[in-house]
Amino acid sequence: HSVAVLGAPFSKGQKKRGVEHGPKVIRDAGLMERLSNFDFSVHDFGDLNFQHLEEDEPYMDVKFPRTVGAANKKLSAAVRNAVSAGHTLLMLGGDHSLAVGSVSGHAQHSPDLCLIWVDAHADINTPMTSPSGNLHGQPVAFMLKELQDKMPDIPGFSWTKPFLSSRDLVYIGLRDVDPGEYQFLKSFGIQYFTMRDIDRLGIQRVMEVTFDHLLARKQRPIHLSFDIDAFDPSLAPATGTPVNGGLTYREGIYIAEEIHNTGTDHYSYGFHFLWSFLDFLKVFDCLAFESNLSSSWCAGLLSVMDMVEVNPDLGASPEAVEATATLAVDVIASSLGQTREGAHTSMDEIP
Ligand SMILES: N[C@@H](CCCCC(O)O)C(=O)O
Ligand SMILES: [Mn+2]
Ligand SMILES: [Mn+2]
Ligand SMILES: [Mn+2]
Repeated sequence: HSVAVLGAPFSKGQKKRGVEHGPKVIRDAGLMERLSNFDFSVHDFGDLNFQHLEEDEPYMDVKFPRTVGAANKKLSAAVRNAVSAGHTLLMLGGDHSLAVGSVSGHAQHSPDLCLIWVDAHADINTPMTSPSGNLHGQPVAFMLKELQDKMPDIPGFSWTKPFLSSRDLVYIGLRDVDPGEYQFLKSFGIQYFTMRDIDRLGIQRVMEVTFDHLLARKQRPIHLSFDIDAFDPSLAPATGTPVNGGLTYREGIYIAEEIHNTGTDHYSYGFHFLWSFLDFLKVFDCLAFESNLSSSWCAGLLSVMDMVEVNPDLGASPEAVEATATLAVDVIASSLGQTREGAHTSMDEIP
């Protein structure tokens, strides 16, 4: 199994310069070194380079539509190719408008994918409902089949085609949802967990309900789109749209660990008997059996992960930037199998 890393240094989905340097600061925080600790191979595809289109007048009040559309079209091809080559793909943003290309490219290879969106925001505005005109607040609207009669033909996005049903999407971490977005969440019956829901249910229950909702009928590839602003701004200050009352470090890491555990772990989604039988086998110390099982699913069902909105120009100090970038690396590592309990090694490797 292998992991491919692709940088997308892009910022035109919003107005604050600096987020185009996200890939660099995440790498500078030791990403490749941390990934080298795993037993899967790692391929660094470097950074995409995006051309800035000179003529790019706003469409309604949507900023840089042709530049954002072209960047995402290029990204979608790169993501589709990486997934088709058998890699688990890690896309480093860049602002969240990049999810249009990332999820579309993934869906071209895996139409049955499900999408877990970890974010303070729903990012589901249409050009008509957007309060800012920023496309990083609109990516989900390009994906949902149910929203297509509400989406105009934005210049630069004629290549896009909706591919996602509302039932295949779950939000975690919401705490700043616009009126139009709220209307869409409710009318399409989208499953979401706000920070209030996390306070009430606890993150373990949130993940159980998320996986039952998405995986009970059948196992399928997961696309995790992680906006660093899902975390509390005290942990992730270097980002463009911070909102108080975000995820704790432990909640964010738990989300990542549980996403890694999909496909092999005790998740019910209808297979209680099988998981209890596997537990029974472990009693007889069939570690060989367990390690074979888990190593073949090194990233669980995770197939593509976006890590977006790290903006080094917005940290109040170098330490604030470093803390934000390191947090991003920690979430990535946990999504790919790093555990808090320690990792298997063979006794004969210990002198
Ligand atoms: N909902 C706001 C803020 C969006 C924040 C985007 C981020 O989550 O990627 C807007 O649409 O402008
Ligand atoms: Mn700059
Ligand atoms: Mn976002
Ligand atoms: Mn956000």
